[in-house]
Amino acid sequence: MSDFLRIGVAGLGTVGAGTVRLLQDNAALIRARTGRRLQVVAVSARDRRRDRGLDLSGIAWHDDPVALAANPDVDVICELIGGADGPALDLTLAALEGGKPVVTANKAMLALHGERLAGLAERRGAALCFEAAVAGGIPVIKALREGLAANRIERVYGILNGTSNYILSTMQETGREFADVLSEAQALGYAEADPSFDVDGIDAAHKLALLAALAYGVAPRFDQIHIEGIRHVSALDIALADELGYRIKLLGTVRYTEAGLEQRLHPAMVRKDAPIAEVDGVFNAVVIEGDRVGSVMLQGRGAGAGPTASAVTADLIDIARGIRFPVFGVPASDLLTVTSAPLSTHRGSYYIRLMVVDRPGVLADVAAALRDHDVSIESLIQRSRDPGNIVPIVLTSHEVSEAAMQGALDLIANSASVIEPPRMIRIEPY
Ligand SMILES: NC(=O)C1=CN([C@@H]2O[C@H](COP(=O)(O)OP(=O)(O)OC[C@H]3O[C@@H](n4cnc5c(N)ncnc54)[C@H](O)[C@@H]3O)[C@@H](O)[C@H]2O)C=CC1
Ligand SMILES: N[C@@H](CC=O)C(=O)O
Ligand code: NA
Repeated sequence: MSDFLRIGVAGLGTVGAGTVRLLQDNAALIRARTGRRLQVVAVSARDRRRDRGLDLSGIAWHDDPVALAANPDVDVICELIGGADGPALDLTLAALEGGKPVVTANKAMLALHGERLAGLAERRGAALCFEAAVAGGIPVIKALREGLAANRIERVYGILNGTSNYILSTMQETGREFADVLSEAQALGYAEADPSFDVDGIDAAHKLALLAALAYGVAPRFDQIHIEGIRHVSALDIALADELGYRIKLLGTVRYTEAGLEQRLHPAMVRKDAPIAEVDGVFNAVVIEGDRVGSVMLQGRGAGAGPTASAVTADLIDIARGIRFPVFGVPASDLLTVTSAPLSTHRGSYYIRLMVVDRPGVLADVAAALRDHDVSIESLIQRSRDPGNIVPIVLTSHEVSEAAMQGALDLIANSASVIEPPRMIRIEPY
């Protein structure tokens, strides 16, 4: 094995620049741990003249990132451009086709093309590593693929998007509304190029598809995930949840139920004293429940230059050490193709908020709709009694099927006294 591992970095934004900086700053300790020099020899980004505060002297520049794959001086590619298709995918395909290992932080690309890329990587004998793609600096890919590999996984759930967790935590702390907080999160450099990926749950669903693949040996299938974002979570819901003893988090969950593989990503209420409820700001957390180990919770920074570069570089270190794993923990040809269980089969408790005109009989109508669908109420809050005013009615249910709850909500929504669509948030049992 040569003394040098020569790296080509495509993309010099938050993650790319952070990775080059880490490799330069920690060169000596990485050399001591691998016995090799990890050296960036070529880069590609959109703007050659931009000052990134990096010393790029002696490093080759390619305007076309795909050219990095053909550069004979490059042993391994770091794809840090982003985007499911376009140059990121072209570069990854070209590198793997040529037998070059690829390290990527690109969950969008892997959630949509992971099965194909894993197959290609394994056929060509090239590593394809993506620790940075899920929960940034938290070593969750390694945990599932290596440390917990002996377990039957019973459930994986977690906070998988730093931007939306930052928004929800700030709304909780300050009582401000969603729209006020979004631009602040963007300015901190956590958001995706298109921030709707963060707030509409798409980014977290990309990550959930990868966790599902590792936990259950299924091909990542983004299109099989039920996705709801946080745009509809209001400061009022956060305050009411607090009163009821809950926090609202954007949670991804994957597990097998009697109806099949459940893959869902949506705002959820968790008890205030649950460890995951205390994970705030840009922090992410992933809970993995294994049949032998029990529950393992990993938490840390899910976004930002340093944490993400830490994960990218850990993958480079594996490659420098000559370690290669099946991309999704099982040979790509063995990945199962599954259709997710429909959410109508989900069973759980629910928080419902209705905005109603306060007049006699409203509550009786709501109760009748719930009774007709066998939904039993656990708690109910109706505070103001000012006839004619618009007031919230808030209730939580006992465990019930989502189909039944949805049936009741459809009836309630049709009532003339209910003046906006009912808000429903699932309550998790932890
Ligand atoms: N920012 C974060 O905290 C995290 C980001 N990621 C992922 O890392 C990847 C990179 O994200 P960021 O660094 O935040 O993005 P960024 O927008 O800061 O940087 C993207 C880089 O790619 C370059 N680029 C874009 N199109 C190009 C092209 N056609 N040719 C050459 N270079 C091109 C840009 O010039 C820029 O240097 C994405 O896949 C993202 O999802 C993953 C974990 C955390
Ligand atoms: N935009 C993402 C970045 C990391 O994956 C996030 O906010 O978590
Ligand atoms: Na990670």
